[in-house]
Amino acid sequence: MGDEDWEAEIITPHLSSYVPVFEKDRYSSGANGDTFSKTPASSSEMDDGPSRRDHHFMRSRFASGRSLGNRGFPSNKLEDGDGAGFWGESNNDGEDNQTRNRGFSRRGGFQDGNASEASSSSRRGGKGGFRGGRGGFGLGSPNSEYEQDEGTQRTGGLFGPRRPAPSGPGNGDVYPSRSGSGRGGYKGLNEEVITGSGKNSWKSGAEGAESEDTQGPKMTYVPPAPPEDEDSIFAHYQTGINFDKYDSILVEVSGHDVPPAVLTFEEANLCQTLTSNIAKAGYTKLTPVQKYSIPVVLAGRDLMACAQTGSGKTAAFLLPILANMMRDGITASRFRELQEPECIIVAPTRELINQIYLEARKFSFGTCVRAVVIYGGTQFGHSVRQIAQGCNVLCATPGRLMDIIGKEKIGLRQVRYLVLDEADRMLDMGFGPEMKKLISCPGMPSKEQRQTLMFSATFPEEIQRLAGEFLKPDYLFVAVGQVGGACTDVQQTVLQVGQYAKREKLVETLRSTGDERTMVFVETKKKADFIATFLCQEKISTTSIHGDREQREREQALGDFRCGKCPVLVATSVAARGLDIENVQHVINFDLPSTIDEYVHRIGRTGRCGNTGRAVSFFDPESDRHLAQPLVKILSDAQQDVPAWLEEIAFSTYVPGFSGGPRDSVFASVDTRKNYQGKSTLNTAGFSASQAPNPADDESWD
Ligand SMILES: Nc1ncnc2c1ncn2[C@@H]1O[C@H](COP(=O)(O)OP(=O)(O)OP(=O)(O)O)[C@@H](O)[C@H]1O
Repeated sequence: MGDEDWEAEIITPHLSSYVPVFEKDRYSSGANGDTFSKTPASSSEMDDGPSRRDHHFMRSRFASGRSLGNRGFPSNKLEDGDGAGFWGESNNDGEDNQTRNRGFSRRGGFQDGNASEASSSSRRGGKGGFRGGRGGFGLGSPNSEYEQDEGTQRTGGLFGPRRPAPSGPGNGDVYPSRSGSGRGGYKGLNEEVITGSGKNSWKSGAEGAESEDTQGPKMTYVPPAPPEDEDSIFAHYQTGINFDKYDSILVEVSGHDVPPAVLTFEEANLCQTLTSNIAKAGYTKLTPVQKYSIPVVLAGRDLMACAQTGSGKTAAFLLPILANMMRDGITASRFRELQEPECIIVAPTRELINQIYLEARKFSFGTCVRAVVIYGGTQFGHSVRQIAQGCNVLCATPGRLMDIIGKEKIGLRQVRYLVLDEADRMLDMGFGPEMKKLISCPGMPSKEQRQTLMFSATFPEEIQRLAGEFLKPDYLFVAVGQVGGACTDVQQTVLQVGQYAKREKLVETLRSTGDERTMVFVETKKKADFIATFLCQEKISTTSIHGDREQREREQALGDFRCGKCPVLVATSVAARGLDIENVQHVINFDLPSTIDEYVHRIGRTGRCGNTGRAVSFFDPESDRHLAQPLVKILSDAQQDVPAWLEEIAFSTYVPGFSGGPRDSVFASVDTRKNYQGKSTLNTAGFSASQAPNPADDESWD
């Protein structure tokens, strides 16, 4: 199908599950809402209430927030004023600048308009011969997908001005967002009507505090409360056939006075309620990162931990923190306007922090510890009310956290634990400044007086160095397997597919996988909309998640994907990290990410907790050459087939010493304090340190 055919295609949409439920009700004649009985209404119908809002959503699917009548589906690129061609992939969309740190010359190899199908010749990866350059890991290239997530990113100071949040999924330049007016008039699902000036009684009016409450669109979305029944709280999925293989993964713990690992939950000696909750959650055996991290946290040490995706890092910090809190006789916090949490957990995306909160709620069930979650895109007053009811563990995205601190709804004096999940992301240029502000906020205990814990599957050396500012000098570094390595339970395939052949290949791939739950990653928010629409037109039930969708839509999309209603989720990098969704069997990188670390996180949405999964990546030689070396390395290390053509590209773009360093420049494979003279133990779970290879020898990690 040529691009010029798109316009005709969308006039008779088959938007099945891609359209929010309430919208389908409005437009569908069929009982299941799958069949549209009329074409989208004219813009005049969109002036008020849900229709305006919903059509804005609809329109943005097709015309990026501009008039459908005038633009519809442009032939070759979106004319949305930002100059970003769509299929042309100019990539200079300022709203979605997942900047590609190329730094490599582009040399040939691109077969315009034709799929240069994967060469069938491939070899089994062994020890990869390449020492690839890091494809640019984020320093200097903040991913605005996250930035969009929270209004404060890289804008002003703690109390500085904030960029208004986008008004809707499109560019929002035609229909001002309802929420921006503060006038209300429409009560949507889970939303509250805003009245008057939008000044609410909870507002502290803290001087200089400018947040989404005072600047830019007002967020009115109140997320539905999660189910309270025990079955829902402890719902979990099964560990996979490879769960026991975790035991053979090499673990390195470096630093002084390393506490011995615990091999069982009993040995960890967590309190009784916690132990009972662990059992109800279906955990019978510790994963390696848990075996080594739990005693470190219980011993009061700071920690930087790196373990492969889906291997249980969340419980590795939650369980010992909760155990410590119980041990220290924490008292239930009562209703108060100013709460003083003992623990703050931050994560880069709303969906991830919500997931962490649900885990915290699960493990603290039946205790006096109260966990609360707050995140952007939701009504600020709702966050305030949640906190006021009592808050021991505060789970927050950075923007909302800084807002709530600015409004003096939480005090930091009691903070004993600060957790940065996806820590490399939290410390890079996108969130690093916010995190620095957080630790220098009035009242925040110094690093000597709090425990700081950092977790991720990837930890570039540069970020490790930055992390030093947050951690006590004697922090411990736990590395499970290869730092930055891909999960070995994911079968990885890389196909050479030119830009213009990707859609066809995508449909072919999805048709061959049937109803398998699949995440499709694309590079830009607009493209996520286009691809989701395209797949719906191909009658593949699809939804999408990205930073330009309203929070309600994001949560609905995730819900539809989780429950299987939409087995395909098209996502930008906003969904790359941390999300733990049952039964995701398949990840497709329609576009490869700009960095190899991002690739590792994306494919880690499958193959979790010992389950197996598959990842297929479309490699476009025109735009992805910079990833050839690190990809070869990642594939080799995970004992995956390495296509011969990819090796050739990697050879042709090989830059000795790229990214600086005689050794592997793809991975920050060790604790950067390698010049450290103290003890270091390398262990496999269940074996003594003396049986393990020499930890100082980086080559032993290959
Ligand atoms: N010891 C255990 N036994 C059984 N299941 C576990 C155990 N530890 C964790 N899990 C489950 O494994 C899944 C993955 O855990 P989690 O989300 O913490 O992984 P992660 O290492 O943080 O991944 P990512 O790097 O993608 O953020 C979750 O569903 C979690 O409940």
